[in-house]
Amino acid sequence: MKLVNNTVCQMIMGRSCSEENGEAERVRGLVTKTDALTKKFILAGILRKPLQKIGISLFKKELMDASCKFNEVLEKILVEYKEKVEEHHQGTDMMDKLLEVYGDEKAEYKITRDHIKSLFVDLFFAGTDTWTHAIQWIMAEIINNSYILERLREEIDSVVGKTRLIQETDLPNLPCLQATVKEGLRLHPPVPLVLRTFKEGCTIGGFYVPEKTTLVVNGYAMMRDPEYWEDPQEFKPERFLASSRSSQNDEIRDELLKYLPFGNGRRACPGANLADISVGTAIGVMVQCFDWEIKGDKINMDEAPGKITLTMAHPLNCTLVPRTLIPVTSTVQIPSS
Ligand code: HEM
Repeated sequence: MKLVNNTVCQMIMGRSCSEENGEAERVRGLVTKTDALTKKFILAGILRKPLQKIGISLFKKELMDASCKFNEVLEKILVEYKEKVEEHHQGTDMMDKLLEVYGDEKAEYKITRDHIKSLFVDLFFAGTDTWTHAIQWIMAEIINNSYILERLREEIDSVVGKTRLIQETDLPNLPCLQATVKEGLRLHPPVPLVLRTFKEGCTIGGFYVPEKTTLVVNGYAMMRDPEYWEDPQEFKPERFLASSRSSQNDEIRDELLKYLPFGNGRRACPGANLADISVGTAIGVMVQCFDWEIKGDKINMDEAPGKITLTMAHPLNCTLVPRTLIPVTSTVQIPSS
């Protein structure tokens, strides 16, 4: 959670959330709270009309409370950012750009302070829990399947070596790692359900769906459907390796329809590429640098009931043992030529 939160903060405002004054803890707490509230919010959306009729307003107080707390934290961040703006290298992060447009009287599209804060809440929320849980699930699968851990190590050691850390730019040369992340997201999609509301009535598969219907697409079930996936309940990264495919083009087309961890269409996740790269790099570094010891033989892969984000019922607990004696450096080696 800390890694992910700091990465998102760095991208948004060019710095990590401060650990010293409790800011980071507050932001992380609010993300978790918002996740819990979202479930209620969806339920409220479904039940709103009948309950409104009898005068019950669901969760309004809780929502307003979370919203006010987010507002407080973000307002403080905005004020501090503006005060320190001279120290920043101008124009490098999202906050610089947004504040520039906010202060521009002649801007074609006027944005308000609330727009900036809402966008940040969106990004904190959409990009924190998803990414955090994805890393946990995938690491748990790797630890439970020692042959995969070995295979990843071999690949990383031969492509990256043992004297420097994996970089994002190594990922295209690490097909097993990429396939492992992909398989992890298939079996444990952090966002298992996606919603759509019909703007107008239409007929699908012989059924008439009226305007304003809310459709819940169960991506989790689709990605475990035995009609589309061989051994759907098994963790088998090799299914995504090109060499194990018979007719690659058909497979790729089919995959677009049945592989949905990031949703699909116009409202699909805009952070999908970022998530793929960041999750891949984080998993790669963890496999490269540590052995992972657990109590017992296997990690319990049960899912926690009733969560919006797919969460492990028993959070991953393990001991990290540094793997290599050669000091690993994060410096990118630049060829002398
Ligand atoms: C492993 C990580 C992630 C997963 C599995 C994931 C998954 C999803 C899914 C399934 C949706 C709904 C798509 C649909 O309705 O078709 C979504 C929406 C969204 N995601 Fe992600 N996401 C991840 C990471 C991120 C990151 C890192 C960001 C940005 C920092 C992000 C930003 C968003 C936003 C803004 C939306 C709403 C898009 C819209 O409504 O138009 N996500 N994500």
